[in-house]
Amino acid sequence: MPLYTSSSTVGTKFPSLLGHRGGRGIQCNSSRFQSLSLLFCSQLCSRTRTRTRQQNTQPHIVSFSKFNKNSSSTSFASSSSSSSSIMEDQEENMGGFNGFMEPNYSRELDVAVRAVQMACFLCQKVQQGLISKSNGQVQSKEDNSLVTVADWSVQATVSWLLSESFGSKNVSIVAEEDVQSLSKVEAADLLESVVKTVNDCLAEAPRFGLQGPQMALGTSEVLAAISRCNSNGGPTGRFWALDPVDGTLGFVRGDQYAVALALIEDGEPVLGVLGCPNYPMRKEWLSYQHRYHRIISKLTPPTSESWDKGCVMYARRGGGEAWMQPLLQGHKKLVWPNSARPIQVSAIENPALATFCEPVEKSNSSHSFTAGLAHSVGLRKQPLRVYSMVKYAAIARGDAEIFMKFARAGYKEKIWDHAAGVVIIQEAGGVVTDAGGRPLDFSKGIYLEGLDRGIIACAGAKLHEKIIRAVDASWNSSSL
Ligand SMILES: Nc1ncnc2c1ncn2[C@@H]1O[C@H](COP(=O)(O)O)[C@@H](OP(=O)(O)O)[C@H]1O
Ligand SMILES: [Mg+2]
Repeated sequence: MPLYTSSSTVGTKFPSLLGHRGGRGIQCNSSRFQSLSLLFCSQLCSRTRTRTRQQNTQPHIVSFSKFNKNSSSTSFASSSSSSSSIMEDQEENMGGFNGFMEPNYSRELDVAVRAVQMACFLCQKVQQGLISKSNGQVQSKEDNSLVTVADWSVQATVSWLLSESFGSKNVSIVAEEDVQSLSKVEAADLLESVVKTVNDCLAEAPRFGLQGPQMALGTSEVLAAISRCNSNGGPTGRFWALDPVDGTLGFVRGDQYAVALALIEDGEPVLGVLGCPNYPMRKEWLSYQHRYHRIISKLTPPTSESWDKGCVMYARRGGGEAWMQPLLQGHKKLVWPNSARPIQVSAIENPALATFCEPVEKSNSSHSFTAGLAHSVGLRKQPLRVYSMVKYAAIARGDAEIFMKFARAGYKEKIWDHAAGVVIIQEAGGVVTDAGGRPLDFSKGIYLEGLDRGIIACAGAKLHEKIIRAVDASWNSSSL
């Protein structure tokens, strides 16, 4: 990793790298801890400065900088931090800073991508079971939304992996699921399935370059991992935002869904990782993907390599790059960068050539309002209706140009439904704001407070401006 820094910068940055200073999550901001952190950090930095000079003589290790876009080898996807597994190479990745004195989060990104890869592997197995048989693994929550074995299992798995990798004291997580309904007596079978699913997945950790538990986790440890995700977020400190299965409806229908993990620091998402198990690396697989998925999944085991399916996208804020790698297939070992390739938003600026995407469910976003809007700006193509944050993924890699969501009045968007996608689209060259043109505010707790009307993500500034103007023109006459 490229690590030019100065101890004065480190002095102000490093405490927030190690602990979460806000919210309800576990905090580690005692002055003793901080001074130890600073001491450790200055030692680390003197070591890393030396390392950098040596490493920069190698062609694949270069600085991350949004000002340094020209060098195509500047990818963290192909950089040294991850060329070996996290188990082998932890020291090199810790708390790095780039040439512009910004933390580069290389180790966090490495662990997050591997954890999301594992989560996708878990989801694929559960989805396979759901499609082939209905076995009570889907539950309704109090708000009537669905939750499955996969939601709780992914949350437990990711929470456990992050805690193991960074120390539970340093990890604070905001996530969608709680343990209440899972802890009830009548949910004993469900809980048992979750514990088994988590252990089956964690047993594969070494294949993904992470360390699993020495012994299978017990029920209480799994419940503890789920309930550790109890942070409320907030404006200061560092926390992870996790949507274990975004688009649960798509998931239970054998359709699109996503695993979304973002790191938020001082109210700003700094890392975004989006696992899209049913979103193929190649666009041409998408058009007949859903029906194809159902047919193929009946014919072949879930780990089949006979078809190209599923990807993980990721980006670091300010990196000026976004990346996509395929899901790990079969029994392979994840060797970084796992054939990652850079992704970019589409260059289309003409609305007549642009595709817009929106939620499948009318109840989640007004289709009639977006249809009117689309007509008024000259969008001619049929909307691409997709479940989950796969819509963000579609914009980031240029499969569509516009994403619009206008929820009913009173619905409050949650940070875990957007944080990862926002970083990835922005670093891939796109724009994401509310309908007033303001950035989404991740600093106010678990909701995107103050959101103006809806969310608009576009491949470029020109399209974005047109949509924003069109919203203003048609809002008053809408019923929203
Ligand atoms: N009434 C509503 N209006 C808008 N969004 C809603 C909603 N009810 C649920 N959602 C959010 O929409 C997400 C699904 O996105 P989409 O509609 O784009 O597929 C859900 O995520 P989960 O499936 O993780 O609960 C949920 O957070
Ligand atoms: Mg969600």
